Amino acid sequence: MISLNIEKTFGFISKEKVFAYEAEVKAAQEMLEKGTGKGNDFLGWLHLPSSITKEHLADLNATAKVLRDNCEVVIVAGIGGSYLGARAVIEALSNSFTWLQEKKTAPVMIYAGHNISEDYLYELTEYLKDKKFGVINISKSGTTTETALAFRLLKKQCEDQRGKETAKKVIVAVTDAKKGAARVTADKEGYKTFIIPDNVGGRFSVLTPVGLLPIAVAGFDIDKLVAGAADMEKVCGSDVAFTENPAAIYAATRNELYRNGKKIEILVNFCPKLHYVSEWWKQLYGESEGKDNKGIFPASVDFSTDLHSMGQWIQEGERSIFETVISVEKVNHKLEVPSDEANLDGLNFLAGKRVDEVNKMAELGTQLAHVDGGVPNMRIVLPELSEYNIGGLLYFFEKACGISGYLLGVNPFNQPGVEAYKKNMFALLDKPGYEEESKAIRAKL
Ligand SMILES: O=P(O)(O)OC[C@H]1O[C@](O)(CO)[C@@H](O)[C@@H]1O
Repeated sequence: MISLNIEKTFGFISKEKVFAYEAEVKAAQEMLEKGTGKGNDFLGWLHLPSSITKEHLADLNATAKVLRDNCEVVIVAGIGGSYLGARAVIEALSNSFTWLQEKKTAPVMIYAGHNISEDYLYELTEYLKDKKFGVINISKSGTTTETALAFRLLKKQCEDQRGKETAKKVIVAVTDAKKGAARVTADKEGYKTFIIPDNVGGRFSVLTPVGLLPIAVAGFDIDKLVAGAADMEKVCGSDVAFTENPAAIYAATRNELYRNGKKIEILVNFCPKLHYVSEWWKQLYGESEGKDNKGIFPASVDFSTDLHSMGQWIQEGERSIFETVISVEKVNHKLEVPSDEANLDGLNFLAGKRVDEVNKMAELGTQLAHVDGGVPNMRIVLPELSEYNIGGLLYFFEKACGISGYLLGVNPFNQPGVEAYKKNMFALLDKPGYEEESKAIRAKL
């Protein structure tokens, strides 16, 4: 189970002020529970973990087995909430060099449909030429250009290489129950499909088949992931006292920091496997809160790597930032620093120490330095990287995001701003139906 520590924000904001959010947080929680707030048609994530059935998990695991048995490589085609959650969990739990290992225990997982790079897609299709590959096509709207374009290429290649019949077996769609081109194609081709519930938005969908299917294909235990999230649902429940509720405290603290001029939150890890957890978190908070000309800007760094690049800015740049560190208490492997007689590198003071001890001292030293430098610091401690703990972490962030968005006074469940670039792109590409926009945009060039 994760824990949250906000002690190192108290030099910048007061404990009393944070605790004074109790009533506001309670009201926000009630809006979520009763569905009386903005965006109340997108609350399906709120009690999702505890409502996932054994049968649903068995169906997902069975489909995952079909892909595992029939594919050396599986492409997860999706963008934003339709890919980041799966990638976050898979990378957090995988061996760092999994794709280079000779003996594979699961298909190599590759991501596509999250960019429009011709080189990326060319190189991917080249790599796949002699591979038995399958595709999980994930899109809630079923019409997202990046994903649809990648899927068009992958579908054709899969059918050409493996034949229509096998392609039908190794292509799975995760999409809306009725609407969208991905649904139409899946029904016409007879693919196995999973539904993304109407009331779960993309960035809150990691615990639907959007995340669960790829995670199961990659060989991870989705039952444990869901169990961790379900336990966290209880820990962050609206019946839990404010002072005991980590989602409530996190939401209150970050809002109090924001109201005191801390406009940027940097999510920090000291473990490179968590890079994509940060990417997932950035979408969750960025799309939920960045609107009506307000919202904390969610940023992220991987330490100690980025201490050698962004560390300078964080230590001495504009004091408009705060950090939230995800700290992993126990690593999965043991490696000691060897002693060296010549000691030419001067590192014998570390001989016999675990590498993780060095990392932990870097973490502690960084916290103290950054707090001294004027950066408030929160810490989320994960006992270790496991399905259970990651499931809990994801739900904790979701719950806190719902509360935090309501504290900020925005609708945390829409994303109208993402349409602006799409409209311009379609106008520039002369998409049918965009004739007026095409004329207007050309006049601006
Ligand atoms: O699942 P879809 O509909 O393809 O959308 C993918 C992503 O694109 C967005 O709609 C933004 O355009 C995100 O909110 C969403 O997670």
